[in-house]
Amino acid sequence: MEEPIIQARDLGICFAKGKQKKGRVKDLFVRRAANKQGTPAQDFWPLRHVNFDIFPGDAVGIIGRNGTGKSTLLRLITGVLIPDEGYVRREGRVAPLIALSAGFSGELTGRENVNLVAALHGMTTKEIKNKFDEIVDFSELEDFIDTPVKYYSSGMKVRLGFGVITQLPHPILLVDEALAVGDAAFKRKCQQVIAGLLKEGRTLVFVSHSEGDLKKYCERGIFLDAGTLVTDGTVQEALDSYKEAEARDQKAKEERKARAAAAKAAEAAKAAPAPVLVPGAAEAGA
Ligand SMILES: Nc1ncnc2c1ncn2[C@@H]1O[C@H](COP(=O)(O)OP(=O)(O)OP(=O)(O)O)[C@@H](O)[C@H]1O
Repeated sequence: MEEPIIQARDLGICFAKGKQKKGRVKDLFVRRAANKQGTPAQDFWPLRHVNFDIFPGDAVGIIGRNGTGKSTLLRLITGVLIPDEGYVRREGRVAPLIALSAGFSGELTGRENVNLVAALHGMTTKEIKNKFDEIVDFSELEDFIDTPVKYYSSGMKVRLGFGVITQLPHPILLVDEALAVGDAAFKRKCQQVIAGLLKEGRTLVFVSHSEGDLKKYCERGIFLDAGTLVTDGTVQEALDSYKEAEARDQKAKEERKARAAAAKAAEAAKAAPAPVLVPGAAEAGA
């Protein structure tokens, strides 16, 4: 049987509300110390008890509402974050279009950043030299390649990041909403590149809120809600599950609102002064 290229077992991570957790070694020790004294009340689990297998060549869309742990899952897959429970195992290197553009150094030029980031992702000097023109060509940043990246727009940074990513030979490609930044022409180009990489047998894990993009790139979908994996099936099944959860929540919200309004009306009726009955008034009015 084929071995999974990404495997998650009982995967969970705990964050402290209002505090940014970084994937530092020091945090491991801090976390252990905190756990000995019991979990502090403000801790929460954006992901817990998550299990899945992703196989080589799969294209998987990660679906969920805001703040339900999608980006956290990608960070766990890349190894930027360390799980507090369970594990995620990768067979092969990851090309992440999540941290890449964010990882650019603002003071360095586009050219310097390409050299640095590509090297950090394992490309040799010769490979970078050979691929450099293709990267710049893809990102359409010829005129700005010697400009410090701090002057780039977010779309320009993503284009340069995507240019580097597409040249990495890594078997796993992670994309987090990055395509939402690009214009229509760039999106079309990305679509072609992703389709090409999938054809080569690469594996894609794709986070998006766009139903169209999810359907375009992925045949499989994972729906995360309230920190748990709710559905793992076809992309359509995951999208249906997502819509059902939204409809359920909307209905519950409306019911809560109606109950609150009814309670307020009852309170107001109770507080209203009782009508004063004047003896003989009824007869006088008749
Ligand atoms: N490094 C961190 N330290 C502490 N809390 C974090 C950290 N990263 C994310 N969170 C919190 O974890 C929860 C899940 O965040 P995450 O970014 O994974 O959600 P998401 O599903 O990707 O959301 P969106 O759709 O809005 O991008 C959120 O409540 C977020 O505030």
